[in-house]
Amino acid sequence: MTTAVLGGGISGLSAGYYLLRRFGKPLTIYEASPRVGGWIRSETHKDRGFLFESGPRTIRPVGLPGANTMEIVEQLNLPVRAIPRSHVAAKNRMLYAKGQVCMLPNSPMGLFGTKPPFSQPLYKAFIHDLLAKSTLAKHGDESIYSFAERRFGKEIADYAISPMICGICAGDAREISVRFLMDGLFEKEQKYGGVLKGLFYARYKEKNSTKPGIFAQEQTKMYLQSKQEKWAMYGMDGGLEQLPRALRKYLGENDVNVQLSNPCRNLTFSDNGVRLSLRDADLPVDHVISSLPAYRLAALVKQQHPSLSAQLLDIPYVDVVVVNIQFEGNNLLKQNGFGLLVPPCEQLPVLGVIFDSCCFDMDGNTILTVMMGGRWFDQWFSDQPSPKKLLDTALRYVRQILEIKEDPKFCRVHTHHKCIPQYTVGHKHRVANIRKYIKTYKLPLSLCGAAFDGVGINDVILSARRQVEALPQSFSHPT
Ligand SMILES: Cc1cc2nc3c(=O)[nH]c(=O)nc-3n(C[C@H](O)[C@H](O)[C@H](O)COP(=O)(O)OP(=O)(O)OC[C@H]3O[C@@H](n4cnc5c(N)ncnc54)[C@H](O)[C@@H]3O)c2cc1C
Ligand SMILES: C=Cc1c2[nH]c(c1C)Cc1[nH]c(c(CCC(=O)O)c1C)Cc1[nH]c(c(C)c1CCC(=O)O)Cc1[nH]c(c(C)c1C=C)C2
Repeated sequence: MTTAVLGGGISGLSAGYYLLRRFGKPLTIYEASPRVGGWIRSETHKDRGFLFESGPRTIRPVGLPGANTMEIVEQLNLPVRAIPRSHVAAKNRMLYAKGQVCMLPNSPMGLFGTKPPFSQPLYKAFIHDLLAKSTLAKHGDESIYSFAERRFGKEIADYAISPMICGICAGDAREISVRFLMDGLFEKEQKYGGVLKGLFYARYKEKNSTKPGIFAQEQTKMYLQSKQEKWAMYGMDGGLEQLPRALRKYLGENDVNVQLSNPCRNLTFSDNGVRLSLRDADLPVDHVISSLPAYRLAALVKQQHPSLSAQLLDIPYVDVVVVNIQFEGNNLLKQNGFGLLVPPCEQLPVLGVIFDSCCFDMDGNTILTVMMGGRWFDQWFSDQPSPKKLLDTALRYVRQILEIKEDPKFCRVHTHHKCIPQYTVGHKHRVANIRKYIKTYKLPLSLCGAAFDGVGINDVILSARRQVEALPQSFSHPT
């Protein structure tokens, strides 16, 4: 059986890794751009001791998805930089709201005081949950904003949940499905009539059951170390791009063909498999694993399967402006931490600022990353502003919010078009329907990547693994 993987981002490379591990060769990965990694991109300035990340910078070592990623990271022997839970970057997260920088509570004691932007102690949100009636959600889904408002009150929805959604998918909590982030809490509320009640019952049940833990094979040395040393997150020496680069090298060394600058332009399915229209040739293969953004795959299947294409196009994406800034001088920030988020109700173009040099040592530089736009990109940037104008906007807010007076030494501006899919209300159902269509028409196509089963690096790697594991064993037999 011949297999092709579409896309050389982290999910496509991971699909290649798992296919190689399970079935061996032959296997080719087709990537449209001249590099691997997709949104993972690190720009190193070794001479000046700093690093700019234009995409992700940290991975969370938690749960099965976290352990699964660590298995690959360990096998590739990558130099990890751990941030323990006691580190200032793990403890301190801030909001910019009501004209001031507000520290979010980072311990249970923090629930009892009244700290801005909240007008009452946070424990009252739990009382709200205990007293609020439960409403059965229509079609088993609702927006995360409406869920949070129902259970914990408007202030929590505006100042805790909405900025958190911005800090993960640059999206609007009023549109994002509760199942994107709070699937478990939502299920518990629907079953037991409240989040706290649900958590209480679930804990009781857990104590009395023998739940299977993490798969033995994911209990790598690195996973155990992360538990022992209480890691909150980790990055990599040389930036997160080391991960896709090392994966590509590993795949190449094991005769997996990674073809760069070779986009797939069309897919034609037949009883014998699928034909890929590539740069210089049309190629028949038995099976395709696509890790492409949904709207890109939609274009490839449109001719033959317009209805599948339309369903894929129903997964919306947002644009994010990422501005990396270097200031000379170690500590220009008044407060250290991971960074700050700006709640959407503040109506500013800035979504948040990451304090990179608080997370990782940057050799005497203060490094910040400003993220702008997201779901509100068109509202602020519909006139397609120049990089200089975007930089000026980012710097204006850095000065206003963080009171940094120095001029930056070096900056980089990226406008990432359609970089993050939005899991809007009904997403789970949409994805199930897309997979059902593929099954009904017996298309030799598997889907992984950020469009479907989670947007974090851990999620997309695990989604690649699950798609490979779902293939029948007969796959390995030569035809
Ligand atoms: C600004 C930003 C910050 C983020 N921060 C974090 C973070 O801190 N932690 C975290 O866990 N996650 C983070 N993420 C999310 C995470 O980086 C992404 O979800 C993940 O990298 C997506 O990987 P992917 O392989 O699914 O998709 P992509 O990276 O989009 O890869 C898809 C690949 O397919 C290629 N392609 C497109 N069309 C074709 C075609 N026709 N033929 C062949 N190839 C094609 C593209 O060139 C691309 O390389 C962040 C994302 C962004 C944008
Ligand atoms: C403002 C825009 C964004 C910031 N980060 C991202 C965007 C779009 C992308 C992103 N950040 C995280 C994830 C998920 C990782 C996962 O393991 O699932 C993604 C896709 C991690 C994350 N970052 C923040 C939060 C609350 C989370 C969720 C997980 C966690 O609690 O660690 C906070 C945060 N993100 C950004 C800023 C400025 C910020 C500030 C505190 C930027």
